[in-house]
Amino acid sequence: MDPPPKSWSIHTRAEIIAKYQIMERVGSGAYSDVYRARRLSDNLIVALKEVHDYQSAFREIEALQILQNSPNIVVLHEYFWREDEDAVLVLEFLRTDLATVIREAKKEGGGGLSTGEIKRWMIQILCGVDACHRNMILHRDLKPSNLLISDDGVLKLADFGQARILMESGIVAADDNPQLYEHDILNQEGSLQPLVGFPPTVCQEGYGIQEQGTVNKDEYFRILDELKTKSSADDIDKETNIHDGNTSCLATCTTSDIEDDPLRSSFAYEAEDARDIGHGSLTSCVGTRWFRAPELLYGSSDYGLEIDLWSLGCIFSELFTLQPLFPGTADIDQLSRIINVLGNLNEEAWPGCSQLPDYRIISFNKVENPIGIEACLPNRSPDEISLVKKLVCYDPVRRATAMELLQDKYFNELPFPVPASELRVPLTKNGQDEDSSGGWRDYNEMGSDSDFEDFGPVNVTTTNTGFSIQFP
Ligand SMILES: Nc1ncnc2c1ncn2[C@@H]1O[C@H](COP(=O)(O)OP(=O)(O)OP(=O)(O)O)[C@@H](O)[C@H]1O
Repeated sequence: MDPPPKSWSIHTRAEIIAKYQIMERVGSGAYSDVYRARRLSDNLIVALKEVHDYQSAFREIEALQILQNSPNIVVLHEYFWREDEDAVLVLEFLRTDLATVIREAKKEGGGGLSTGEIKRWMIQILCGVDACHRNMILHRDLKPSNLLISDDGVLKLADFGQARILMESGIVAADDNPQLYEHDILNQEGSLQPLVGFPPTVCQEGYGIQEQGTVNKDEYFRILDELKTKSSADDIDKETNIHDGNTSCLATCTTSDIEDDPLRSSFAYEAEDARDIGHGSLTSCVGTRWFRAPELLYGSSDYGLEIDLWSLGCIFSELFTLQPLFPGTADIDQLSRIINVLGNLNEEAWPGCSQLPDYRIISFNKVENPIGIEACLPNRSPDEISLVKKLVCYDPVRRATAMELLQDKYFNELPFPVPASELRVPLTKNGQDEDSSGGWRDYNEMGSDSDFEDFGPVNVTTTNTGFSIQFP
């Protein structure tokens, strides 16, 4: 079923302007425009998010309804959604975000972030992610600009437009049944109705650790625990092997890979989602590249909550260094950067990786001297490095869960996390997030049609099976 046509303007929606005074537009994303507004009944300042994409709106509303009582998740006050119009979500207004905090800290005289501050930001992020994962919700687009912050220092996960819910009774792909959804919300504008009524279904999507069938939350975490125990039993800490960097690598791709996948952008997942439905798999084209887990970059459609944990590791590293950990300019560059740090991706590093859809399509020259996470975190303590390594590791089952990390001794040691009220919160958002400003400019890949444009000169050689690309 086609999504309803877009509304012309939020300003002409009688049901909205009857309750809200719309002030200025405060942001826009790939699928939305966000306005600051005042609720007429009590003068509360809110954010009105007009979502131009049907699936995205559906996902965000559904996830936020489930997560409503979580202190580190943005509050959804109500929503408006009628046939033939864009959904409008009424959210609590949060003035700034973690990307702005990092940017301000990086400025000359910004003073960086103290360890106590970093710990408090991390704890709040972990609480938000833990709430999602306990409810079997994958966020799928965790990044600093999606972590909004209130004036009193409370951090909240936002932008659930790419979220997926792995339900206890099996995974229900909400977008499988838009008709039912329409039925549920018609004439219910302005009220938070639970989106109930989905029939129990068999599992339609993979969890990353099981191909099909019904699995409940406890079972999911039990299996994950077993896998973790197993992998730590024969654990050799390969990441302690630190040498000087060898930053050159060779990627070999088939011709079809280049034609089909020149750009796996965060803005192109919709078509794949449609294709996925009914095939029991998730799309690999989610998230923003710099925070995208290697299983996604290798085309996995059978992944789990662990993709959020990888993103978390990238965010934590950025809190420590105020620089993105893997600022890839294209998907292959993204993988290349990861491999140059973590080392070669093989069965030893990640049992099962050779089964990833694109594993044999994208190959890299052997990296003799991986840089190692330590080198990316200069002047940080062993505990801090260890924390990032627990998340930024190839094998998804080895990644620590949010709950495990919340219990990490790091947070109970000096210097203690500062209270949220003592965090330094920028009182303005620059109006530019990482998609459009300064050192983050490369983040926005929409200008490029090719995975290779951003590299400058690359050496492409045709072979019998495709071609090889030598990256400088
Ligand atoms: N609750 C809110 N309070 C204040 N500003 C908000 C709020 N929600 C979103 N914004 C701002 O609006 C902009 C777009 O929001 P959001 O990222 O949720 O939209 P999107 O279309 O899903 O974006 P993306 O392209 O990142 O997927 C962002 O700059 C964000 O900071």
